[in-house]
Amino acid sequence: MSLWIVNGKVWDNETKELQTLHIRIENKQIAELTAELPDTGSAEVIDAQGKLVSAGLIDMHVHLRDPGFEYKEDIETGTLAAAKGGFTTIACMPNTRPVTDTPDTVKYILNKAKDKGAVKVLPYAAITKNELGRELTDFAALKEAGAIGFTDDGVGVQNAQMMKDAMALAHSLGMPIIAHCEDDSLVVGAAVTDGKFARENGLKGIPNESEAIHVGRDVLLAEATGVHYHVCHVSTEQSVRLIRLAKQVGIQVTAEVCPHHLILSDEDIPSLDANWKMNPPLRSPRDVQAVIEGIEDGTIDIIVTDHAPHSAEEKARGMLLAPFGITGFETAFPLMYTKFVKTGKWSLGFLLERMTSEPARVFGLSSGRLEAGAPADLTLIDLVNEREVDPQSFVSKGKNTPFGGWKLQGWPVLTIVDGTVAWSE
Ligand SMILES: NC(=O)N[C@@H](CC(=O)O)C(=O)O
Ligand SMILES: [Zn+2]
Repeated sequence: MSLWIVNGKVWDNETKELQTLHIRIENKQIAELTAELPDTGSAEVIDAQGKLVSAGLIDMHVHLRDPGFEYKEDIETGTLAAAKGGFTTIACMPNTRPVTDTPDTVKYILNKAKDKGAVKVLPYAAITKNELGRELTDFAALKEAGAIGFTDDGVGVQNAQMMKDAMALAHSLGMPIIAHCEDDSLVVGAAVTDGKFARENGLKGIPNESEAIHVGRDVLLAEATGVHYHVCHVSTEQSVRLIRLAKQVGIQVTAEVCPHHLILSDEDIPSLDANWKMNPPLRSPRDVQAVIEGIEDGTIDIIVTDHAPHSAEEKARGMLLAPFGITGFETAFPLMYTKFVKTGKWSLGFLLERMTSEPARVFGLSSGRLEAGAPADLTLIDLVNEREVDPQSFVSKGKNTPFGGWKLQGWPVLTIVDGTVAWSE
């Protein structure tokens, strides 16, 4: 059974323009891209009507909350929200309950994603048992079960020797270490960054060094062990500086940044509303500028959402008591498109690369490219119509976003995974 997507606009990296192309999908793969309007015969046809057709978006940092916190999100709702946001592949974090630290839990996620998931799910496994930082998990068995990398995301690995041992072991298995960088001794009970908002509200702040000190430690450990070391949700100027330096001397480090850290600073926080609380926190305008420069010069490789759904009841506990995290799937592309492409700062191609081919390169995935032979994972995006963000209309169980009411362009309207429609308006 073949499927044609006709009249789509595809970004052409040679001419740096959109070009009308017709795409044939066969056996879950992209079979052909052609500028000539084809004779589609008996094939199924989707008319893109001039919408952007991109390789499916890839999100390498998400929380699906399944198993254990299904009241926040589950694999079914989370993957559908991802599909609605234009994502076709997502990598989920192991801070579940139980923590994803055994082959059984990895297999549970893979099986449920296969049965009920709208998009491709790649599970990470924990570095340490229960993410407690005391004892390494069984990396070889977790890899065998299907884990794609190791991380204690949600918390930093506090002990340097533990991290070094983890890196050496991961390296021996050809696996990456993905690090949530946070030194607990420098944080102690703060909810927002150490800056203007904290001062004005008499709050304790999370200092930039609590993140950067782990980045600095870990690039040295990565150099010593040779592992592929990936830094999660970079938020500070100091981290960008350290990653830039590490790349300059040839250390195998990659990094990610979230839309909220590229768009919002602590000075934008309107009140003690916990929809503005996430970890790492919104930093100063100077840090925002530094992470933008970091992605522009290649220091930071990819954009991820850090989709972190929580219940309304949990977020209603207020800035100090609510859990950290905001939802990301259903706003990420429109936010990035409106703020960076519509304003002329970036080309559309630059943004698409950071959400498709670059994550594929960093993590060795076969998707992320619109070319014959690639998996038929595609996203159709309406670049014209403006819409307002309405959290209550999210497919995700998590409505916790600071972007409610924002008027944005660049809305995904149809998502295809392995040649099958995973989401359509
Ligand atoms: N980012 C967050 O604010 N929260 C994440 C944990 C994490 O990604 O560190 C969560 O699991 O809720
Ligand atoms: Zn994290």
